[in-house]
Amino acid sequence: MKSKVLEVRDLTVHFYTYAGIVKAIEKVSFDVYMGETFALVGETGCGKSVTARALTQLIESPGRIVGGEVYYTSDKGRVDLLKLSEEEIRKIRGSEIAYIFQDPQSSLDPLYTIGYQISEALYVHKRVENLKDGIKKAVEILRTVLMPDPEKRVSNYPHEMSGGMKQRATIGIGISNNPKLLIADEPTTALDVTVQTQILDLIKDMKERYGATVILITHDMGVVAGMADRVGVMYAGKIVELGDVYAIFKKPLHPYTQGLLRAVPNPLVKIERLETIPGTVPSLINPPEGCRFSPRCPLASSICREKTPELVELEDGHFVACHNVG
Ligand SMILES: Nc1ncnc2c1ncn2[C@@H]1O[C@H](COP(=O)(O)OP(=O)(O)OP(=O)(O)O)[C@@H](O)[C@H]1O
Ligand code: NI
Repeated sequence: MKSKVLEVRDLTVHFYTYAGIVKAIEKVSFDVYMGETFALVGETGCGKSVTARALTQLIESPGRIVGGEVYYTSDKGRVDLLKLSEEEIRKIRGSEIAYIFQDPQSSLDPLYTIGYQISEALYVHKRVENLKDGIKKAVEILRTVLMPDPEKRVSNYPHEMSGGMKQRATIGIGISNNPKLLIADEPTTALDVTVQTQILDLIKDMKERYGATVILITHDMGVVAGMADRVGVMYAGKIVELGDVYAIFKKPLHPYTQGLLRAVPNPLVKIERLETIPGTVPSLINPPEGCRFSPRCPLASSICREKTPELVELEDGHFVACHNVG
């Protein structure tokens, strides 16, 4: 039995906007096992990034985590990350749990060299005694992320690098403290196709080298097929299906997952957006009653419009939230 690094329970985040309360994610629950790649997949706006950020309390006003628990197990024991103080969670974030975001531009500070930024990440978490030692270590880290000419690149500013190099640098910052859990939010979406493959290979490589656990966020089923061990499919702020990657691709149970896969006849073909399912994603201010997918679902009946289906385990490790399956 594999051990659990994360146990996410009923995680709920709302945004208090002038237009109303955006119920961005509602009672999201999933586990992440040690050493695996867990993918969160779904259309734009379904709540993937909010989920990823909420795991370490990275939700800013007007957003608020209104419910749930995120149990994190390390050699120091098991804690609910949502109960930690700002200072305690900051210690974990960037060291044990690191993020790689979609846009390397926004994760890098234009005013400092890449070497300085890696060095600072190391210094803040007390991996090096001073920033100068950090710069030396930064060259090694840049070499690990296969940055060309790391001795030279270490003194580059972000604007002196290509998009792919910048993403390598942010991965370098991400892995600088040997994180146990790496959360990659669409790490390749902003990059050219060839660079995308290289960066995904790099993440795989880092994972193997350091035995890290990865949460990968993507809207691309091809990326899921190539990278994930297990998959959570999100729709309109909820997880609708959860299971082993083979089960999800071979025997998708939820009509939404089936739609997603029909939209990608060959999972190895890259597509930009999963928008081929008829209808549009519902408003999260006034989400549909009952199952949130019911307005778009070919199988929807009256119970679907009245009662929210629970996520239940139908087969070993394969969960689905649908009144029509089971
Ligand atoms: N600051 C905010 N204020 C109001 N609503 C927000 C805010 N941030 C996110 N949301 C809402 O939360 C919902 C989930 O957003 P999220 O960014 O998690 O989606 P996503 O699945 O990551 O989409 P994408 O694939 O486009 O990155 C969206 O409906 C969005 O409008
Ligand atoms: Ni996102």
